[in-house]
Amino acid sequence: MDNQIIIEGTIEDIIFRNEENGYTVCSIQAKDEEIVCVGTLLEAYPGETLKIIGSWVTHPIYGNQFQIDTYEKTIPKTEDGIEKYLSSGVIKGIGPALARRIVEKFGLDTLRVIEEEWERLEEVKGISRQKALQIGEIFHEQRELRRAILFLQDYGISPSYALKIYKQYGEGTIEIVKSNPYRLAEDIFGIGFKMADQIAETVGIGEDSPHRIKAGIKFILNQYSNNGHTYMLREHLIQAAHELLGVSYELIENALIELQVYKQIWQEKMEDIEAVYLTPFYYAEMNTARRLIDLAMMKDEVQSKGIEKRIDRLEKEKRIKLAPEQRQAVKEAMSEGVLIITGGPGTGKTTTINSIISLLEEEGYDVILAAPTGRAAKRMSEATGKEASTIHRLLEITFLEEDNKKQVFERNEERPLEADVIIIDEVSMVDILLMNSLLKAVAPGTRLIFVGDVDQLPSVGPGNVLKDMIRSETIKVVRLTEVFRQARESAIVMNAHRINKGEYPVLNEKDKDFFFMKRSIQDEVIETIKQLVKKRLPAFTDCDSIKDIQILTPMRKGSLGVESLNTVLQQTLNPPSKKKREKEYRMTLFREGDKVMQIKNNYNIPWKIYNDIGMRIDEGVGVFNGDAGNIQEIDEEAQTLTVLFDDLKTVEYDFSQLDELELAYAVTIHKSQGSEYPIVIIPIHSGPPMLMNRNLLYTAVTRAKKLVVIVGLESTLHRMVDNNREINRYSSLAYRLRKIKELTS
Ligand SMILES: Nc1ncnc2c1ncn2[C@@H]1O[C@H](COP(=O)(O)OP(=O)(O)OP(=O)(O)O)[C@@H](O)[C@H]1O
Repeated sequence: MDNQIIIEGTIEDIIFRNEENGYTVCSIQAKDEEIVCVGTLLEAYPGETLKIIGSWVTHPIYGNQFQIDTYEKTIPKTEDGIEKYLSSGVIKGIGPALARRIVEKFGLDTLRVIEEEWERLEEVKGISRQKALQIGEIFHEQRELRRAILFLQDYGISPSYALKIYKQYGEGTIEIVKSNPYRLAEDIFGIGFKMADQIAETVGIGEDSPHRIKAGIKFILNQYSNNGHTYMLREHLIQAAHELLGVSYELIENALIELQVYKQIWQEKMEDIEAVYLTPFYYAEMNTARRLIDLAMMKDEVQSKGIEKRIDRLEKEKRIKLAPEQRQAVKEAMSEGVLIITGGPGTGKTTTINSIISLLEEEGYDVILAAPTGRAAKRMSEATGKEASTIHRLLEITFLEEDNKKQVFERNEERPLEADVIIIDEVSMVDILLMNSLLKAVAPGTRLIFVGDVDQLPSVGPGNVLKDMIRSETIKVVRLTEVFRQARESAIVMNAHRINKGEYPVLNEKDKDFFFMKRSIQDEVIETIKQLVKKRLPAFTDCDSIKDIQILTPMRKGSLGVESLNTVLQQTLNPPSKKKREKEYRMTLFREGDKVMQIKNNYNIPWKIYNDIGMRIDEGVGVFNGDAGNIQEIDEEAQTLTVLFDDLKTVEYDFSQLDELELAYAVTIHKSQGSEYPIVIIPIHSGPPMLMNRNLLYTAVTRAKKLVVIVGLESTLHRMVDNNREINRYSSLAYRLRKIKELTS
């Protein structure tokens, strides 16, 4: 950078420090002035001398500050400096008075004595042998941390990563980074293969290193699973590894053998293909298949007796007449060990679940309800009038480590769920790992009912669980196909079914809820969306532009992608104003009033609910992927941003946590799975054929409760309906279910 300057001085005071990421505000006594410095500064204490490279910035409230880019630190060299340093709390147990006595005794030699001859500290009044030892140990640890940070900085690792790495490996840091930096990619959140590979190159690790090849293979498999696959074809993997790593096929084959020996991967020949799995996915598929078959075999024959009569009675009581398919589903639900009920919108899934619950509870059965996301669980609860939780909460998720990275479920084989029947809704969103965890917690004899719409997009996580279970033909399935009269009045429901069957939707019928606005140029699409959200829809439907309307777009990039639409819509619906504070984080500008979405599960973040007069009436923890809210307040001084979720829960984010939030005026259709919105606007203009398929359109349309407006090209809309090619997912649950079934029958 051009305007970089160097300043040197002694730390006078630490004004603010975020212990997590090292963000610090401190005052520095330079030659003839005191300077406020801000930025990442690790393990810095008053009395230390700093050489800082950075630039001057002007803060709207705090005025001129020096922004730290990089820095070097030296331990204080004057007696005064040493005393200030020791008084600062750098070593637990040494306060100002003791610091003075120590420096009086050892003078300029103080720090050397603490490090090398700690037992001499006993000579100072008030220090016992034990305390001397403790001081020596803390000082030693700090020196190690300092050494590690300096070492890592030499390899281009930023101080905040350096701190994470040191927290993970402690005194082993330097050794590990020198011998196998690829471990960082596995152990440290935020460091991937590419970064580890760069570090490896700087520390002189060769291209042919087995550590490198193994890490590269796992990186490829991981990326593949991020796209939803549970395994990769061996020939594809070898080719991809060859291209990524630039090493011979032979070395890759050797690395595969080694990874297999250490159970990091699993290789298997299935029919005519050779598959390679990361072991967790292999075990998850295998166990899921085994447990499903076991559970499916446990039928409850007693319950099927007299069932027709009981259903007749229920129909009378509830004044409904179940359709034949619904009746079938209710009957099977009384006896099958595992049952799948699948159907599109308006086919009576909820009505069927309610009938099942009534009959089971009549018999005194314990029934548990759960769904994969918080929103789906909330809806399930509203529709049934019974408590429904997320699957994660049902399984009592907890965390092993401070940073919440390692999660475990308290409910498992040893402590299974206590229920006679478990009903899971929106099962199309359950991936293979979650299904495996769920099944581990289901005791033999407990029955399972899965409800969902198999034509929705598959889960975000790996696997194609619902479709595979159905395809395998090993588990009882009831398909609900009849659309009920009430639902038939909705063009959204009817068009969803049309799309699903490959027929074009009927557009712009009078007094209906499904509209199409033809716009040939992308800029016109954007302009129309702006008008719709700002004026036309609020005038036409009396809705709230920010809360009730959701733009769902097929992609992230491009002018009709999430990122660009969010910038445009932020400007339209929540433009800059003197009254609204802002915070820029990475590439996103957050502004008070903005609509935002949580983009990963955070089980530990606290929320609070306040009543109208500001009294706290409830509190708890956890905000989940897909939860949407509005920014209430941005506080630069406290470094926090407060979001109100669902008009209810207030959550305070530290600025360092802002990577968990995204603007949410527009979200991708993938991200909208399992959510419902009153009004949905879908820009459909152009996009890669791989992505623009029937499945995606169907999912987008079924998210709307009251109104769908599609803006763009009818020809593209038709192409999506015609494109029935789904993105192929490599998963083998169906194969395993069939195999295990063959063996057991
Ligand atoms: N047997 C029935 N006879 C008459 N109406 C029914 C019957 N079953 C369901 N319905 C009605 O059909 C509509 C859709 O039913 P329901 O909400 O149960 O379906 P769903 O599959 O859960 O729908 P969605 O997925 O859209 O929420 C409702 O208005 C419901 O009252």
